[in-house]
Amino acid sequence: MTPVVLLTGFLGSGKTTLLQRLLTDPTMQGAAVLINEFGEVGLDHHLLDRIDDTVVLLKSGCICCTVRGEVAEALANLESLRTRGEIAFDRVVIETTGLADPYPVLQTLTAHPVLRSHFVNGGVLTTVDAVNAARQVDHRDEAVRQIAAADRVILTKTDLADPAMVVNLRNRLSRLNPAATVVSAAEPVGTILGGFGPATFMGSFGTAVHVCDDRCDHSHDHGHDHRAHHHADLGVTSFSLVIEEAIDWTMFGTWLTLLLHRYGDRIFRVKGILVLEGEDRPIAIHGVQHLVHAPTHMDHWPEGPRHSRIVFILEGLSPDLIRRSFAAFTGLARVRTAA
Ligand SMILES: Nc1nc2c(ncn2[C@@H]2O[C@H](COP(=O)(O)OP(=O)(O)OP(=O)(O)O)[C@@H](O)[C@H]2O)c(=O)[nH]1
Repeated sequence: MTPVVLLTGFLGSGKTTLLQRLLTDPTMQGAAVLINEFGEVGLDHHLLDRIDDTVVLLKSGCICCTVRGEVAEALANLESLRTRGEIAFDRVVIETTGLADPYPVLQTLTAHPVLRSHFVNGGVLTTVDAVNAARQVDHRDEAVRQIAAADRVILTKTDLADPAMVVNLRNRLSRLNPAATVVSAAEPVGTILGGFGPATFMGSFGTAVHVCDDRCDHSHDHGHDHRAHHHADLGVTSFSLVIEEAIDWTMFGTWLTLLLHRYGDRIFRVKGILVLEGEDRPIAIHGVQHLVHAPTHMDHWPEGPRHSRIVFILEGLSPDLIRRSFAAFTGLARVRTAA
């Protein structure tokens, strides 16, 4: 039986960053990876160094919408490729979206007639952002459920957080999920993974809880325009900007900082790949609520046209406001929403 490790955690909490590190560990060399993203332009697979047939980007959407379809199909596909000898893997890591409810995924593993004879729950790793988690846990069920499902919590961004806040957060985590061990992301990978596996404790919510079916807007399943993927009753929208001209970094950085300063409460996540004036490599940018992370150079250009793409995940904020603000601030005329 092949273990499936679920890597979950709220938007921007450091899942992809952790995954990148985990994949360097010898125990993870044989791992197949499934990545799911909320937002119609998947970027995470471009941010990973390893790109081969065992890294699968699930179509856009959130895992809670697609779990019974795409995740199951992707796992079954991996299994049949392995049976035919076309690929080899000894475990699977699924990186969920930052808004995913992990329980349906775990349920699929145990209930699916085919998958359950090949795959087994290999444990749930949940990243928790030391800077933003308190607010996320206060306001978002998904954040609480991801923590409740964890076998191990990885505390990220402790280098950016006030130490007193980190102590409070650790106390809160142990109340939310006393069975999970809490490890700092700053620890070596060996420590993060040491002794890791599924606990017998399945979290106080049980496996029968399912957030999504009645609350998702499934218009994207029916070929409607879903350029702004919308979790209707959750009030969360994603959209992206595509910019064809090279961008001036000073102007962009100022705009993003001001935007997150003013609207960070309602901007869960910004991430993008930028084409900057005077730079021959793409730049990855990340923002989480009021926090703007340092930009990083990427090693290679993603496939497709060399345009900047910026994905926003918003709660109760109009994409139009952001689009207009960007166009006004940068003076760039050719800003469009991704199709
Ligand atoms: N300083 C610091 N930055 C971190 C840490 N972990 C992650 N980050 C930064 O946080 C930003 C978001 O990290 P990601 O790994 O993309 O987060 P994610 O959970 O995959 O994001 P989504 O897939 O959008 O939900 C990036 O700029 C990372 O470099 C950490 O421990 N310390």
